[in-house]
Amino acid sequence: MNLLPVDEALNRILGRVPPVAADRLALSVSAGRVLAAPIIATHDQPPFDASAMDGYAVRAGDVADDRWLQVTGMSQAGAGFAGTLGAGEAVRIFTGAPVPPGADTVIMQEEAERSGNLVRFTAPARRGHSIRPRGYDFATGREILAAGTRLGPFQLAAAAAANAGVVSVARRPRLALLATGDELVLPGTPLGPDQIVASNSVALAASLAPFAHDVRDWGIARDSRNELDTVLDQIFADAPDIVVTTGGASVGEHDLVQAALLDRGVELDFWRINMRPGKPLMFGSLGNTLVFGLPGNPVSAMVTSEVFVKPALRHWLGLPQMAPLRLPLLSPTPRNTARRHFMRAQVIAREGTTGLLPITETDSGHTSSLAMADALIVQPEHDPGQEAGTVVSALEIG
Ligand SMILES: Nc1nc2c(c(=O)[nH]1)N[C@H]1C(S)=C(S)[C@@H](COP(=O)(O)OP(=O)(O)OC[C@H]3O[C@@H](n4cnc5c(N)ncnc54)[C@H](O)[C@@H]3O)O[C@H]1N2
Ligand code: MOO
Repeated sequence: MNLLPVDEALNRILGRVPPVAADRLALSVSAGRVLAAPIIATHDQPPFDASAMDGYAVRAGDVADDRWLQVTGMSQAGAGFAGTLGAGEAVRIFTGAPVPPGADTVIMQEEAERSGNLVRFTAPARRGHSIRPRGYDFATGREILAAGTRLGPFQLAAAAAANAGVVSVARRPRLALLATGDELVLPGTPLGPDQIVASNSVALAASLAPFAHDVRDWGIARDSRNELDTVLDQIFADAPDIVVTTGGASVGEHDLVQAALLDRGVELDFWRINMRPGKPLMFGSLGNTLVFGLPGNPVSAMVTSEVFVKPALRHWLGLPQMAPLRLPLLSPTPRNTARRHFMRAQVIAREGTTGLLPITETDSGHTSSLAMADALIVQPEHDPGQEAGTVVSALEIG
């Protein structure tokens, strides 16, 4: 049987992903989005030399041996001192306020003794102390956030500080999910004879939603060409960017998904990968819509989603791919077959060492072991098995 190597499959998929398209969006509604263009500073931050403390702005050279300085004014955040600080003078200053011209140091008020309009200091002045110089955080022209950065809370703060009211972010794809199988019922349904609870779509929706504009769940299609044809026509009429089906990907008489997709005009790029779990994955496209046919087994569906669909979505958004973990095994791995094995594992931090604890369960229908996993050890084709302590690669999942 002709099984495509994992890396080649991934390259082919990424090659089909369109270039990043940009949306202009108010910063206030951009949380979680990925920048399509860098954010470049258009001003210095802070825009002026600013005090880092509540205290007094002085000339360091004036502060000596209990010498009293004349307090000549005040500088507050939003309302700086209008004049220039002269010799023997001090300006009362507050955190964030502009340091007046002529001053070179701020001394905090805990180190000051005030008497009417005079002030003296109990600690020596350290020139430049407690001043954030203009442009200390970033200077005009500096790239603060690169294209491909996801706007989490800290990145939003930096973008806001750079005065970016509107940002250019990657357009997110619209996703459609379809589960297939006569045996499937929705979670929460009392089980009849021979029935199985559908778990793939709820898991895929949660895992892929952060990368998508929306994820539309088209429910469950029975294993009948009529029903599959009807729902696939409806899905394609809705023109999603990406369709993800689960089930019916294998070779049985009831595995009708591929035929139904081909009849709709889907061009099949490949079918069947040299991996476990997940061998029967198919991938193709219909016009601009990418189509992933994931295997029905729940672990196979999630593993192929992590290995192929998520990287495709990252590429779509211009997000860099996740670097694999490189960690020591906490217990040995057994010999592998000719297929690349994505082995469930737990990342465990113990006494200064972080390592990967392989989960021995390999059944591709075994959801409870997948629920324990936070990584997939990437075991190479024909790997003879490795001792505890060997550093191996793993993908973070979830
Ligand atoms: N003769 C062969 N049989 C099979 C092969 C093969 O090469 N030759 N490959 C096996 C492998 S590997 C996999 S993986 C499965 C994939 O089969 P399908 O994609 O056709 O999946 P189904 O047959 O529809 O379902 C398999 C299994 O998963 C359950 N399932 C399906 N959908 C869901 C869902 N949405 N939520 C939860 N569980 C689901 C389904 O009830 C079955 O138990 O084929 C092997 N067979
Ligand atoms: O590839 Mo199947 O997913 O091994 O059970």
